[in-house]
Amino acid sequence: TQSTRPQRILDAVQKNATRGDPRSVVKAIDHFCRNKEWAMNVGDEKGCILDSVVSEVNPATVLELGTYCGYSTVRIASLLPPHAKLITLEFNPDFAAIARQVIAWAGLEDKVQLVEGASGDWIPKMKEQFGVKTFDLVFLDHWKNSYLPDTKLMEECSLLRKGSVLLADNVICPGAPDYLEFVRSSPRYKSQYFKSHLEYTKVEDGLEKSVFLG
Ligand SMILES: O=C(NC/C=C/[C@H]1O[C@@H](n2cnc(C(F)(F)F)c2)[C@H](O)[C@@H]1O)c1cc([N+](=O)[O-])cc(O)c1O
Ligand SMILES: [Mg+2]
Repeated sequence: TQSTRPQRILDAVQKNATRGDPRSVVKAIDHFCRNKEWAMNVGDEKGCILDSVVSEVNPATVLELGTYCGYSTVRIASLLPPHAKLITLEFNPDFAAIARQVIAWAGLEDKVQLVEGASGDWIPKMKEQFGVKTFDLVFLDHWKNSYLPDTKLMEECSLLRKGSVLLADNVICPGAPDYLEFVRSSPRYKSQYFKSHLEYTKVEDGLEKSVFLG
């Protein structure tokens, strides 16, 4: 039977990475996507920017929108302090099944809660279901036209507090123009663009870091 790209990414991890070693999992996926098959992971160049923002924020609670194969989930979770929690939302059950195995291979199951479903359903339930008060950091890397509505929904559900950091992938390529316009023009956000390149290519892309001002 024909395998899927996420399945081939998991195979590359299980063949080339060391169990319990998150950095080797990240390295194995980057090597596969640079040399065998491109895939929409945040990648190593933007991943370093992601790492620096995570380290700076040192979050106790993180929400990731868009798990895919778990590449950025592993990057983020490997940098969290001992009792910190990362909730990652994934809509596609096949991607979720692969991501669970990638996260397990990295030995990060205890830090990560992978939730399957739609953001519109789950964001309003975060407090009651997971005992989350607010998120210190949100990484947006799901459908680009969902970035803005989901940000507004997180505000409405009081999931953001003064100082919460939103970090959005792909604000140039494929682009999230309505989101970018919103966070850059709203008086309730302080936004900053980190110029980089689309994963594994020379095409321009970047991350937008936006601090919620309350
Ligand atoms: O389309 C891109 N990403 C879309 C990513 C989408 C991923 O987010 C999940 N999701 C959907 N809703 C939720 C939630 F959370 F709401 F439940 C989670 C989808 O099932 C998918 O796994 C993309 C495309 C390119 N590219 O170069 O084309 C490069 C990139 O870095 C990209 O991220
Ligand atoms: Mg992306």
